[in-house]
Amino acid sequence: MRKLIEFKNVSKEYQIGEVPIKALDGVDFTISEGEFVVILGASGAGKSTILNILGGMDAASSGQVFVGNQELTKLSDKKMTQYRAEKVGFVFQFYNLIPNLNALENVEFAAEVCKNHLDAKDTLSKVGLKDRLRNFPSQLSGGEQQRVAIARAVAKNPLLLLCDEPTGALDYVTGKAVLKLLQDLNKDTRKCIVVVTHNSAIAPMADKVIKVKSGKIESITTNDVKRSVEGIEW
Ligand SMILES: Nc1ncnc2c1ncn2[C@@H]1O[C@H](COP(=O)(O)OP(=O)(O)OP(=O)(O)O)[C@@H](O)[C@H]1O
Repeated sequence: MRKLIEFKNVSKEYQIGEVPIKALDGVDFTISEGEFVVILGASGAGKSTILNILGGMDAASSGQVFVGNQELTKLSDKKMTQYRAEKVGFVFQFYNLIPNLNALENVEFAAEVCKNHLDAKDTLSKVGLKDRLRNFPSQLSGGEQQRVAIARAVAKNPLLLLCDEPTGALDYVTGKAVLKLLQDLNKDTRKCIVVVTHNSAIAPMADKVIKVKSGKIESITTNDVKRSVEGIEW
């Protein structure tokens, strides 16, 4: 498989008053096209910082980040905006839907700025919401809202899908269903999906597991045989 993402000796420092905080310290990893990757680590380990740099929402203090044929660490502000808008789909813990737009409008609104976007209705059907297109977020359960958020990210037809604790606000069964949806999307579309979580039990569902500890890579492992989410309990 071809390499899609590379972090080369990436560090990130935040300066809060006098004391610098080293969120990432010399991080190296690669991710291939089509891979389902889980980034694991305790609270404060640096997981979200990795995801934010990968998504172009934050910049590395040093090191190099490559995605596809672009070096993110060299992009102008304008190109970075374009990268964020077109190449990356984001899914967050709290769905962040626009409350006064219905499910279909939420997906259309995000997708329309992207050149090669997918049909919003079709994408909502794929996530199991074809009968809820006209519902507003307040009329949907947490799991359904997260499905809309996933459809919104997928309909952009991005190069990669980044998910930060996507099941963090959901109960066990609903969270599992959302993970199954992400696993199925990865299988069907062969899009690269990166999931950040502190739940180490879901590691067997990934192609690659990147463990982060105190801003450094603790280990990188690959699963030759991935487990289906239905077969994992925690
Ligand atoms: N914008 C910021 N300003 C200052 N410090 C920050 C900022 N963002 C992150 N940090 C610090 O960097 C370190 C890594 O944070 P990060 O959010 O990446 O961890 P995490 O592994 O995602 O944690 P969690 O699971 O709790 O979300 C932490 O010490 C955090 O306080």
